[in-house]
Amino acid sequence: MIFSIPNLLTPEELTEITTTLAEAEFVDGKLTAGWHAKLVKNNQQLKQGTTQVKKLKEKVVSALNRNALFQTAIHPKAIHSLLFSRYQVGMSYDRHVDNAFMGSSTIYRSDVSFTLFLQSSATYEGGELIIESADDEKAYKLDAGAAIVYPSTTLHRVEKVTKGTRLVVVGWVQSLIREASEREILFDLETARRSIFAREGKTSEFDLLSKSIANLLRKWGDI
Ligand SMILES: O=C(O)CCC(=O)C(=O)O
Ligand SMILES: [Fe+2]
Repeated sequence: MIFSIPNLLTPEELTEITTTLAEAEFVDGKLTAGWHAKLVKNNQQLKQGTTQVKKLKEKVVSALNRNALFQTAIHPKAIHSLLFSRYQVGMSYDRHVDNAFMGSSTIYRSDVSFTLFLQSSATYEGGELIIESADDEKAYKLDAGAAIVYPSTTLHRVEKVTKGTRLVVVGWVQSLIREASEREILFDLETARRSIFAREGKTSEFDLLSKSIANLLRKWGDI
């Protein structure tokens, strides 16, 4: 399931992050790419390791943690490996799949990828995130503060920026439910359960759906 989250960040958070980034030091994006992604990754990313960067990452993680859609659809176990990426004119990230395992002292699995857009789409040209499916591909370029969330299993790319600057946060999630198809079933059941509850309260159908959801979480949960 691919979905977008409009207004993941508040306007104040967005301003705070972009103001900090305007002054910050960026380095070559190849530093964090796997050996084959290095061949196609041509962008810049915020230098890691400072307390300032840690604070920025915490802001993004807490925005994801308070977002009901993200929580219900993804069941995050760990939100990890966040990068602040910048693409200037001529930069792109060609077709690749994300590494399955990330991190050094702690190893995380990437089940879900996300891109949080920090720049209004009107301020730059190109820079669409293209996600491939079996017989099609789709382009995503969202408003500032919005995020696109997609399975890490896909081939995807970022088109060359031809004008202006593309600024995004990318990150990955290890989910408590590792299969995308199982996450989708749970999301649909949860949506149905909530709408039954809103309409009719705690009926016996609601109880049966609650039982099924809890038992599927036990069955599929990877804790
Ligand atoms: O910038 C994006 O939208 C995605 C970048 C990407 O694919 C990656 O960092 O692995
Ligand atoms: Fe990627």
